[in-house]
Amino acid sequence: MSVNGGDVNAAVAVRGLRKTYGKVEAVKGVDFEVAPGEVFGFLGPNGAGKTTTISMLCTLATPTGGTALVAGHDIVTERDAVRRNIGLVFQEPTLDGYLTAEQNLRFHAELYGVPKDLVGDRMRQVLDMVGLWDRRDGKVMTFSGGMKRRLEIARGLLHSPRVLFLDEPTVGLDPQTRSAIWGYIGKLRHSEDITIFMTTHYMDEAEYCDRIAIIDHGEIVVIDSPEALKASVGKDRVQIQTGDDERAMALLKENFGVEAAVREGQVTFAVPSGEEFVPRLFAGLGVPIRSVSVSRPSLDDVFMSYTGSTIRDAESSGTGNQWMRAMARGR
Ligand SMILES: Nc1ncnc2c1ncn2[C@@H]1O[C@H](COP(=O)(O)OP(=O)(O)OP(=O)(O)O)[C@@H](O)[C@H]1O
Repeated sequence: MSVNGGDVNAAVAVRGLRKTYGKVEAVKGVDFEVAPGEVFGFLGPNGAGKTTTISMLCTLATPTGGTALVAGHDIVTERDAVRRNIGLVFQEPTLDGYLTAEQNLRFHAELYGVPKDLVGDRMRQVLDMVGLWDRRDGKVMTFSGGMKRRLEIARGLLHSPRVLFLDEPTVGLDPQTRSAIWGYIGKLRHSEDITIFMTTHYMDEAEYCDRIAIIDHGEIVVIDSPEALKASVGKDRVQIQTGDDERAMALLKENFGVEAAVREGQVTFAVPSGEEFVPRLFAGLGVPIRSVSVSRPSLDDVFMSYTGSTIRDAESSGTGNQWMRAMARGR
């Protein structure tokens, strides 16, 4: 069934969604659908339009154009229904530091009209899930950044939303806490009947998603599963250490027609089949090679391949290097 061009059975259905701030086109008309139960990620550099999109879907920002249904409800004409059906965890913490973890959750339960006789059990369930049941009487101001984020996730789940929106759920956290948060999200998908929509600019985290949309400059560049995206790059990354990098790069171009660049202190390039290329390389480069490594495409390579720059470069300068652009052209 279709309403306003969106599938009401989808957890999230978006058509031509746009948002401009003055002259800035933050989101330039995006289309996508998220199936019930899916973990769907928006992957893109800072400023790509991720927060703007998620804000519109959560009814916190009004679209300039297009439509979207969340849990079957229109984000503009049925805002209250959308809000009742979603949980939010945003980058900026919105917990009350003077209240305990439990008080924060009780306040939220009241706001969302969770029946009083259900609150206790549900609270235990969500606090257990994020490992904070024992700390429920602690004031939130005494919690670490990671504990606060975990509590925010518990709060986002308290009213049993159909869709949980997480905007950069692990930003600013140490690697151990980041991996713990992903552990909780992993548990969630098994224990709750829920769809998860999240944004991230961490490649490794995007791997946890069933599907990801790569977003750059307000546009979706590609949507697929991490595996399919990596397979679509079709090129392996080869890194070599040589006695003369400049000469090696010149000879790679001259002898093999391969564009290379120095990355992480090594001459780096992409070829369709690394294992087959390496013996030819040793035989024909003409510069001593001290070490060589071949790796399958990562999501980093996927991002580069579709946008022409690494996420990190996109965040700092907005332009990619020669090798990255060559990879993009090769598509
Ligand atoms: N309230 C606003 N007023 C003006 N411009 C805005 C506003 N919010 C976002 N923008 C602009 O819209 C573009 C997209 O920003 P957005 O925050 O959606 O990106 P993002 O991908 O979420 O990045 P980040 O991870 O840094 O939040 C940026 O150019 C940003 O400067």
